Amino acid sequence: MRSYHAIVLAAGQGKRMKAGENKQFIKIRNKPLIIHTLELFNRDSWCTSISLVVNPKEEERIRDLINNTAFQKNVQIVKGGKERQQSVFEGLKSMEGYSGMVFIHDGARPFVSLDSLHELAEATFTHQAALLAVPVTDTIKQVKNNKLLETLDRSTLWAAQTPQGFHYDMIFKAHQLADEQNYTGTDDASLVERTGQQVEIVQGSYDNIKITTPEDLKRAQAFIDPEEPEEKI
Ligand SMILES: Nc1ccn([C@@H]2O[C@H](COP(=O)(O)OP(=O)(O)OP(=O)(O)O)[C@@H](O)[C@H]2O)c(=O)n1
Ligand SMILES: C[C@](O)(CO)[C@H](O)COP(=O)(O)O
Repeated sequence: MRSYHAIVLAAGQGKRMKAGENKQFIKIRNKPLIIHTLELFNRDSWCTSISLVVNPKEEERIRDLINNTAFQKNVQIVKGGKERQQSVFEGLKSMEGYSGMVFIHDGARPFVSLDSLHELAEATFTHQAALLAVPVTDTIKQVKNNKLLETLDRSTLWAAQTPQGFHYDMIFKAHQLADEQNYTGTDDASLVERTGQQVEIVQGSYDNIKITTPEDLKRAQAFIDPEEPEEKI
């Protein structure tokens, strides 16, 4: 067993969801999205504890939700920042003194499997830094100012997912450096990559979607509710 601490991010606004509120509160089969995600880690015996990073304005609402759900694990609430990267850094800072494995996960990804969590934990234990990702299936065009520049070699392209797992000291230092240098990346592994450290890729599942748009929400309903018919495409 490879134990880890999970940082779950929920401090975004969900602008692309256009729901008029943070998408984390949207109910999928009568349960808020963020509760579905927290339940994954609550169920995993390899996960020792959880930090939930929230928007300070939503702290009370989230606390109420947590108090109304029977979690066996301690869920520590941490106040997030304006951007995702700042929210992660706040989560890491709140754990100062910890020295083990930490998983960083989007609250908006409620479908990561137990197998993927454990494969990631094994890889993180061995390599100090690892992420779930899947090979891209579309043909990817590079475009600038609406002008097509080139078609990229798909065989070298993978789509990054979360969780991403790290030894605490390594990811804390990578975030500290990015913060000092005003560098913003779109995931946490990229902050480690720029320090010259190798990050191991673990093939995840195409089901581990990030719920970003209303269309993703429809897919999520279909995943969770077996009685709901699949959408015809
Ligand atoms: N300041 C922020 C921004 C994002 N997140 C979290 O990071 C995850 C991935 O971000 P994304 O899917 O982009 O969520 P939002 O930022 O909420 O969405 P949008 O960009 O559409 O506003 C989400 O679980 C989100 O809550 C966060 O904790 N703090
Ligand atoms: C971290 C991430 O989920 C990996 O795919 C993604 O980069 C988050 O990006 P977003 O801009 O916050 O949606």
